[in-house]
Amino acid sequence: MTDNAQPTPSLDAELKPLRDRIDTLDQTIIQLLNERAGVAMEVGEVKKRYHAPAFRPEREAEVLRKIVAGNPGPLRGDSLHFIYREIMSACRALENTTRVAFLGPVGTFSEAAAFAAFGKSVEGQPCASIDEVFRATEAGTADFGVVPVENSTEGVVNRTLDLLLHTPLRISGEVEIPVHHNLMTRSGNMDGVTRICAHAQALAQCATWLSTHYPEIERTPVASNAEAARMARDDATVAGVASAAAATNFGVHIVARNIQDDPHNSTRFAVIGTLDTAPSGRDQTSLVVSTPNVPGAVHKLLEPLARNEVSMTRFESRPNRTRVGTGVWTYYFYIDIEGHQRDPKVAAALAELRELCAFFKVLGSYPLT
Ligand SMILES: O=C(O)C(=O)C[C@]1(C(=O)O)C=C[C@@H](O)C=C1
Repeated sequence: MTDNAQPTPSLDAELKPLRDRIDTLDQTIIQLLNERAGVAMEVGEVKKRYHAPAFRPEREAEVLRKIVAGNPGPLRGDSLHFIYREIMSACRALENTTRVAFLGPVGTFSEAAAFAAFGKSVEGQPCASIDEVFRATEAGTADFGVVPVENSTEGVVNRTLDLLLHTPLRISGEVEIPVHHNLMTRSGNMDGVTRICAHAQALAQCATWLSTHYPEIERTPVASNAEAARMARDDATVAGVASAAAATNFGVHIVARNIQDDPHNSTRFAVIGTLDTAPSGRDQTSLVVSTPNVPGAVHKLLEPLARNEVSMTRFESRPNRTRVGTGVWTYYFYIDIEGHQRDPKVAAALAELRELCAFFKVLGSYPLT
């Protein structure tokens, strides 16, 4: 301990009254938090009588927006957002247990996304694949699933888009999380390392950094980044690329932080479930359509949106692997539009669009984050 860090009598004397004030405020905060929890439990009782679900994404979005808009500071808005996500998660847990399936094992970005969407007071269910997340949620062994949709560097997650096509589930919400990759080993240095392991997507997202810093070390794709962290723990010749949470989980040391080539690398996840999310005031609707393969068909798709003043925020095409009917390549279009399907203009645009499409499915309306 340095001399500077030694507590001095005058430091203690000055801190004492301030810390006493913090202790008193904490008692008040605890009292108010418990009062809030009591009201949430009453809300829960009312919902049970109406067989309504505990999780209400539109209400949580509304609470978070109000908290951030009414924040006088000095606390940062994103700090309050984080704190209130957990407060609502804890209150919701008193109403009912929410079981959330995600692509495991623990320590993956999918787990981080599940916590970002629901807070930590949930029962997490790590699954071996995206298919299993859909299955668990469809079978009702999980109340909701969290699945990756799109990475800012790597593009869409094809398996999720394919499964969304035919699932009876809806998209009830979405969450985007920054994806920061770290290089980790058992020793905390790269001595004796002969292999760098990670999920193929993570290796691709760090390709330039790895080629610059460790061009001679072989790269091996493995099932998940968390698996790579586990391998690094068990084998001194392996370095893993994974999240900081995975390094902590498996007790390995970070050699280099934030090694992804794009500093703003992020992944968007969908919350899937049986819930039809109500309007929150700022919403988005996701749909998937296919059109007959004739000239001008895609252009025609956009007309009902323009006519009803509905903005399109995403347009993604995927080959239709079943080639229904015609035998020629056709495409599915995954479209995101602004607004909720219950908004009159959105409802009118969707009704017109439905008439033009060989296949038409609204995946869900949910709050913009
Ligand atoms: O308003 C509700 O419906 C509640 O159950 C309360 C509450 C909250 O803590 O504010 C908790 C869970 C819901 O997902 C939404 C909000």
